[in-house]
Amino acid sequence: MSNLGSSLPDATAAAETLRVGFVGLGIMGSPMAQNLIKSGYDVTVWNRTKSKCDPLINLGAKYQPSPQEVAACCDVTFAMLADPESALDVATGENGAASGLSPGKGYVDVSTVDGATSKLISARIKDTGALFLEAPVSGSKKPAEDGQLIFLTAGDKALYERVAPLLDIMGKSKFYLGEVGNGAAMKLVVNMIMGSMMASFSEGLLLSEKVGLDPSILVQVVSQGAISAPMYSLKGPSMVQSLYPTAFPLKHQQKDLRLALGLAESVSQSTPIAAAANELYKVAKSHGLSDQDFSAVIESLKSKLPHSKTE
Ligand SMILES: NC(=O)C1=CN([C@@H]2O[C@H](COP(=O)(O)OP(=O)(O)OC[C@H]3O[C@@H](n4cnc5c(N)ncnc54)[C@H](OP(=O)(O)O)[C@@H]3O)[C@@H](O)[C@H]2O)C=CC1
Ligand SMILES: O=CC(=O)O
Repeated sequence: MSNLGSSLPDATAAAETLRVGFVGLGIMGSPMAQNLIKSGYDVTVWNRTKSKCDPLINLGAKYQPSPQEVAACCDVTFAMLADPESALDVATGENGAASGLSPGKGYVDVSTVDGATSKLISARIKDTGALFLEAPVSGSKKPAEDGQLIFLTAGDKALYERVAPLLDIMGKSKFYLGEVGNGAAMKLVVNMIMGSMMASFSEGLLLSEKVGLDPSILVQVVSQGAISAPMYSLKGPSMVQSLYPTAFPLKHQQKDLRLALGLAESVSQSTPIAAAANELYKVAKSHGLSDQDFSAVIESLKSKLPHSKTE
């Protein structure tokens, strides 16, 4: 059996011998784990809602009933959880991954969390003698399916090098940013920009319609100019139809804005645009749009909002 202390000559050899754990099989975790299985890795999965493991088990994955047992039987375990609370609990709580880790193993947290949470997880993992890498991803459901994510990593460089072949299967690029916290910070800055861009785009779509323009034409105009972004071309057409098929849940975008505002406050950086955008996502959440795509933030700018719902 291999472990992280052994040398792995190339990606093919690694696929044959490295035992990979994957905990957290939501919108992102499922396709990421699927790509590893399809590449020949020996993958063991766990998810709080067990039924989400079934499609991966059908593809050849093994199953263990807790993060602890996944970590105990794997060389490296990836975690893709919703938020700081769940990432911390799955890593360090009762039957959490840390209880199954030991020297020679590695834990890679690809969830989007704040730096303080990532450092807490890192400290607990390192106490076991295992290595830790934070590696949040930029890119959504489709890039996850297509193996086109961007990894923003920080932590143990040796683990980064060991898992590089796996990151290359799940992603198109990877950045190593040094100390734990830097990957989390980079991800939060990127998603702060994204959340504000989507809020601004929403205002533009609604204003164009109100002054008698066709918002679909606005999407085309924007897509051809200097402010063109794949996000606008991808989501604009469905936003015009008030459709928000979920790729990136709105509740996670609001979480990221909240965490980014905390990061900004910690260094006294003024971020009024992000603060205003955050309020819009909060309104959208309070109207029951948490599980819709984050482009549903446009609804919070409409005069007739969906019925309020306590979340
Ligand atoms: N979707 C996207 O486009 C992107 C998302 N991200 C980030 O990746 C992470 C995951 O996102 P995504 O896959 O979309 O989210 P989902 O909401 O689809 O999945 C969340 C996962 O976390 C698990 N989970 C939630 N709470 C707990 C808990 N208390 N204990 C154990 N497990 C828990 C869920 O389990 P269960 O199935 O039981 O609910 C599920 O596996 C988030 O941090 C998000 O911000 C990053 C880039 C893109
Ligand atoms: O975190 C979301 C993304 O699209 O990246």
